[in-house]
Amino acid sequence: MKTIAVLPAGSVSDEAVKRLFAGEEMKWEHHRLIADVFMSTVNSVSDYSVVPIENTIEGSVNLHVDWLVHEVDLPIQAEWVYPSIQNLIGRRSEAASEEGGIDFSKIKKVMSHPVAIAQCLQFLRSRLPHAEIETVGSTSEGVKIVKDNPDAGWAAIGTMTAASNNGLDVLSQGITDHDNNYTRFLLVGSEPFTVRKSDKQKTSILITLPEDYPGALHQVLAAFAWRKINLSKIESRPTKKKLGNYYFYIDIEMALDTVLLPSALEEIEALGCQVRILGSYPSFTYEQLL
Ligand SMILES: O=C(O)C(=O)Cc1ccccc1
Repeated sequence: MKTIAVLPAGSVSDEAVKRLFAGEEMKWEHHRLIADVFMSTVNSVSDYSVVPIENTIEGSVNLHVDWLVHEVDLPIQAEWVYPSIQNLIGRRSEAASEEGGIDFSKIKKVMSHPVAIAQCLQFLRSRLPHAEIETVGSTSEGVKIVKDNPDAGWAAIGTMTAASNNGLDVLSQGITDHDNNYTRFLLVGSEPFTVRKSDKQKTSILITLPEDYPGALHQVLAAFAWRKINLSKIESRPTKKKLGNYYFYIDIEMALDTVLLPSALEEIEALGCQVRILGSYPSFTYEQLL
């Protein structure tokens, strides 16, 4: 049986991976921080790590991209999309207004994962401008802290699952600033993912351009363009070695063994670029997993 390292029970990641492996017997290993999730797979304690990598509202989760790129060498084996529905969770008894609704002014502090906070900024600004905001390792950790601190006037942003796991109330439901809030997750580890098949395959690569080569990025893009290879993402991130030095993270809508892709990568290497392959893997929409 495979072991999967993931953020704590009731986190968005935990809900999301249970959807990917629905119907399968798996061993779950929960960790407080994404760093511990990754290290468990690096140390072969688990077979796969679950990594929330990009969100409709927040864009790339840079901390997680950086772990994937700089700290570990774990190939991507699958990606899938899962909705992040966030809720304000606490105790109704602590935040009740005289009319029986919620008196948000009674909530002194709100805790959550930084990505969840970023997804709900307008809600926080309009309803809870007075509240202290505290970031924690996951949405479910915030909910657990609220549970462990009755009468503190604290609330957390998290999933309905975390609210019911901890016997807390949903004070406000669906509080993200935009609807259609989805998160893209990666499954990383050394073994291929074989549980489901998808007709959509992707390949993720990192490209570092040679220095002092004007137009190098244009040449890289041309190598894909004339072969009609579709890219679904290109993002620059600092190499962390020198200010102003970047690598490009590129998602390609094609499996690595598709005829045209190896020759495009050879052409790019011939330009003097460094190419690192992060993985070639099946991609699942949310609808495919229902
Ligand atoms: O903290 C969680 O629940 C996570 O799984 C990380 C996260 C937070 C917000 C949106 C998607 C994933």
